[in-house]
Amino acid sequence: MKRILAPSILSADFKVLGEQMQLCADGGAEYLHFDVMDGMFVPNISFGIPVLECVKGFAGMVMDVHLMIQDPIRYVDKFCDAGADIVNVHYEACGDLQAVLDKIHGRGRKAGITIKPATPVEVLVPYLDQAELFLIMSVEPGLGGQAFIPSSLDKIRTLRALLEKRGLHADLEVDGGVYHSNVREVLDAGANVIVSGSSVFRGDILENVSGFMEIFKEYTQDS
Ligand SMILES: O=C(CO)[C@@H](O)[C@H](O)COP(=O)(O)O
Repeated sequence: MKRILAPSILSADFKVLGEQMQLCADGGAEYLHFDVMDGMFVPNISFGIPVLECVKGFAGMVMDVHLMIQDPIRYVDKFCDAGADIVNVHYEACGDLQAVLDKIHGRGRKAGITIKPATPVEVLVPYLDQAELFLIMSVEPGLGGQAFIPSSLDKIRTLRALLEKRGLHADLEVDGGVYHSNVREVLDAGANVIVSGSSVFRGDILENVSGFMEIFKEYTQDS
């Protein structure tokens, strides 16, 4: 199972966004995590379609779009047109989740289902074979720089076990409060895609990304 770093540009300095994304790519990050907030599903407002149009395809990175918006089906087409490779929608934000997944797949994109810290992983059971990626929020969505919620580890373990039981190899992504100091616990629990904002963009970006890559190498021997 490949381990992938997805730097969240929510924590980037937008004055020098291109330079910072290049450092992420140079260090070995393969995904770019793009946090969209609508001020309704989460209290904050971040950025959206025009920014994605600018950064899409940057350095060959996969655009991993996390829609923290209510009724995301309204915007699936627009984010696909703007350059999303993966469209993550919140379980809690969708009226008809299956319809949203079908719409994303109909556009030839990978679908991700995201759950908030208070949402049990069991809600994902009917959809285990319907998404290419599952995103477990390990902080309350809406803000970078929060502390990792320890109970997320059990959710990761449970979800990975549910997937394995069915012979499924979906990506399991974790987002929020993940640092070099605790990423091994998150990987050991079964995650393989790590979103990181603060621990990439605070300080020396190249060194921070390379530090994650060194840790990921410890996991290259297993499945
Ligand atoms: O989606 C979110 C917050 O809503 C995350 O992507 C955070 O931005 C991750 O930031 P850190 O916890 O790594 O600072």
